[in-house]
Amino acid sequence: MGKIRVYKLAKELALSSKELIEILQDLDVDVSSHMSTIEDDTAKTVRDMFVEKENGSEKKSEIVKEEKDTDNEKQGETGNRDSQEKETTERHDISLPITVKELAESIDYPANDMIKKLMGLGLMANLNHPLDEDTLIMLADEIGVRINIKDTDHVSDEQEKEKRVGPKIVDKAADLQLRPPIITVMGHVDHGKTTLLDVIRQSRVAESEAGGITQHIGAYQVFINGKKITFIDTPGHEAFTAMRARGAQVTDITILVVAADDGVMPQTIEAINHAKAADIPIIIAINKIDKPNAQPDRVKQELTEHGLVPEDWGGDTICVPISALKEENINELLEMVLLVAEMEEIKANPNRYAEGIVIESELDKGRGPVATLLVKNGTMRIGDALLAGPVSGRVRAMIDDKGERINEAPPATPVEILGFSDVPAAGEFVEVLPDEKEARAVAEERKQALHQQDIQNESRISLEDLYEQIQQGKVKELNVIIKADVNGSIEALKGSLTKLGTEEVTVNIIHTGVGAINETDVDLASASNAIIIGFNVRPNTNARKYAEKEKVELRLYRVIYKAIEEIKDAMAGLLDPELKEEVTARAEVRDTFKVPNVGIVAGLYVTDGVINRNDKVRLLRDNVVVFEGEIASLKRFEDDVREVREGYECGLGIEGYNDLKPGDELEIYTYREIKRTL
Ligand SMILES: Nc1nc2c(ncn2[C@@H]2O[C@H](COP(=O)(O)OP(=O)(O)OP(=O)(O)O)[C@@H](O)[C@H]2O)c(=O)[nH]1
Repeated sequence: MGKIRVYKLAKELALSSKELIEILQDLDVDVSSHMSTIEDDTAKTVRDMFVEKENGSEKKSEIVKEEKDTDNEKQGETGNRDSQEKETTERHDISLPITVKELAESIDYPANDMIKKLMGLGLMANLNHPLDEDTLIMLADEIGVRINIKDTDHVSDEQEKEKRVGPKIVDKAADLQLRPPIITVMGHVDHGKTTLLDVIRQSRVAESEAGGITQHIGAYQVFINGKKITFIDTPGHEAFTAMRARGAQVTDITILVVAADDGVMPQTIEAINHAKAADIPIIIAINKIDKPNAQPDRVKQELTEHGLVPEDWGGDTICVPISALKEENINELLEMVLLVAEMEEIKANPNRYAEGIVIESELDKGRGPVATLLVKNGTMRIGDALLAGPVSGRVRAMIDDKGERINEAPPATPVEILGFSDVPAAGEFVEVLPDEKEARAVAEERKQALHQQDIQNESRISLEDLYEQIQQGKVKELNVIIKADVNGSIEALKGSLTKLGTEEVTVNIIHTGVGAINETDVDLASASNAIIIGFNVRPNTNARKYAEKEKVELRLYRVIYKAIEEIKDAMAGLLDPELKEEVTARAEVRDTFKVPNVGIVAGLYVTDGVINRNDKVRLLRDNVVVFEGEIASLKRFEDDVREVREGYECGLGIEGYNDLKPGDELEIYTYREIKRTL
């Protein structure tokens, strides 16, 4: 007798896993998460119930609820409002995301009572508190209404396919062949994602005949027992969330790394939620088991609390204890990946036009637009006509993860493609069309539609008009990305900013990270209409330009309270609008000189803009701000000058600062007055 995973059956019945779990639990089937397996017999029972009920144009979940309601009545009148509420029969369609206020309006229930119910469930929420799926289900149950959750965040293959314009090919079962699974590695900061990915990549390099050189193209394939596995080479949530923000789903299985000495942490939970929302199987790698304070059992216990019950505890979640550092048990982990892949029957039809997803893209100076794709179905060939959102092209060359040119890329192959007319966005769905002219025409149409949307949609969030946008009801939440030089500052900022939420607007920290603000941050901000806060870090030049283009607001601070004040003021409409910083030039420190009575002077090369003697200067080392102050002297050769332009060398001293080093970077800036437009 076979078994089937909950999420697979859910997909088949067009339900969310959560809905199906509810139904199964009502049938006394022991299931805890989307990963749980159920017997074929049980699956058949559920299928039958559905068929029956769909004929009667109702869903099973409703019947179950009705049975529950009847039970309620049988148990006698409770005489209070709850029992009346249970009699409601209307079913409400709820689209996520939704706030308390929006839910109250859409089901016509007093918002205050709803807040009380939430308190009863242990959640202190205000009107603008966003409700997640779990809470919604509990709340609906508590209030006694029937809801149908449509998770707009949930991306199914179907949605991906809706974007397709090429011939609708239905693959026959006979045409489908197993393809390598595509894996992402997720987990909390420092739990060992990078180390694990490195170890796996290196083992591949060692095994490969060419040896030594791997080309970084964003993904790579490894051979285990003669079978291939494709890894997406970006650890963490970035790849995953940026793609999901664009509506793409590329991963088949996710490896969740949990450090045995640290246990389940916030980003572990986030990763679990992502994987659940995307209905992707999770394999747990309990890492760092070499450490003396490793407690793998504690990790298992904590996972259980989040619905992932390990196999050796009678559940369905595969847990592999590993040490990425000591390279222990890595093969076992990879074998488990293959096992799950086999169970999942991940298949594709290699004999059809290819389709895939862009996982990385850039404009290369010499080669033009370059994109790394993962082919999900079909085989990509040289000369194929491509369409990726508003970008078209023709495959001129393909390069694999070993840096070799190839002519064909079968399913699950990561491949770098030259030949796009422009840079396609990461996460974009790519399809091969029979005709290049058609690809060009569709791309052009889409480009124009996007342009129109841009014109209508100028309301990118910014602190300057945040207050007006709140007043006009256009903004209910302020999405924020925090980048900082150290983790401590992130935690401090995160805590204080979240507390700033008011009745009208909540503050959502959607992403944080240590290091310079990069293009991925801007991408994520743009996809989720967020502002980016940099604390003691700066954007690199590309990120700054990209942010300007995408109209994403970057706010850069050196003092925590200043960041908090400014956002608080912006929310209250009190933001002092007079002065806004403007970067006027960037320069590299090529050398330093000791000048008697003056101190250390930097020999500079101006890489961008114009340095003005009256501007201010900021010293950056690896994009981290080391010092800010005034320009003490600006000289060309022996002469004092008022300004120095891009492409020239000069000498510059910083007032009261001597610790300059070759390789440092100077950012020259000034404050400009901004008139507020009301
Ligand atoms: N003892 C031990 N240390 C490990 C192991 N795996 C990783 N580490 C160490 O843990 C630290 C963090 O590892 P990373 O691989 O950078 O972790 P990460 O999850 O990629 O971290 P972020 O990129 O910051 O999210 C490093 O100092 C690693 O050397 C392990 O199996 N055992």
